[in-house]
Amino acid sequence: MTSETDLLSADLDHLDDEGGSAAETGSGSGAAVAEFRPGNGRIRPFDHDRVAAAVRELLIGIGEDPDREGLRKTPDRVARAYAEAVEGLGRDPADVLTTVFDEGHDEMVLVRDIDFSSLCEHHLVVFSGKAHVAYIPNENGQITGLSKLARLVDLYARRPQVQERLTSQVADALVDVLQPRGVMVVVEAEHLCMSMRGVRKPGACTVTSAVRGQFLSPATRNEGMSLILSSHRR
Ligand SMILES: Nc1nc2c(ncn2[C@@H]2O[C@H](COP(=O)(O)OP(=O)(O)OP(=O)(O)O)[C@@H](O)[C@H]2O)c(=O)[nH]1
Ligand SMILES: [Zn+2]
Repeated sequence: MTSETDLLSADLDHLDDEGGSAAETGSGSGAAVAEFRPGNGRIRPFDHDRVAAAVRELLIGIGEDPDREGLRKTPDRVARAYAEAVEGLGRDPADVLTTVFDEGHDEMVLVRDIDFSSLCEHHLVVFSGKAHVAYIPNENGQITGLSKLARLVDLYARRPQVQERLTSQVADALVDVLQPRGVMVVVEAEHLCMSMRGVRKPGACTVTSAVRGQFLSPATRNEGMSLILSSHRR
């Protein structure tokens, strides 16, 4: 019997035969784009036509008529929506954490309540909420632009994800790129796969955290956590 894994690898081989190599447009438009390099979660370029074809197939599968007026443009729309939802795939965190200021600052920096939405990799529906990102600058007191922390959250949110991995990827990228003395990331989110279907528990909030370096010390961790929680008391 052919296993699911065999089928998947046959499919990937087939893709390679089709030319899943450099410089695919991924949009079917034929426009010139930068050379595609796999990495950071992306193993091939986004293929708009393939996603649209799959959505058309999905519509047929659920018993709809993909050619009726209201649905005619849906495969294209959904493909564009997915392109946006996974635009963090393949991006390098070092390209986001670009701005570094030599400020000589050696205390905690926290950006809390960073809105994000991501795609649950089990059901491909949205999970969304807020991320809180704190770090203690490196020995040189270097700080980064505040917006870069929010950009980093988006980079890892915009792909098929699980919340735990999103949380630790943000923390580890900060460690790798900025070499701070400590990092703490807390993510709170509602998963649509738990509210609109399945167990149907709207409002259930999942909280995950990742701590690195000096935040492993209970006192520093508590200080970070109380600064994050203070936003809920306003
Ligand atoms: N740990 C973790 N689990 C998640 C996340 N997003 C979704 N899940 C869970 O992934 C699990 C998938 O479980 P399965 O039993 O394979 O799928 P299912 O039959 O659709 O499960 P139900 O959601 O319980 O109906 C579910 O329990 C989801 O709640 C996440 O970010 N982290
Ligand atoms: Zn899910």
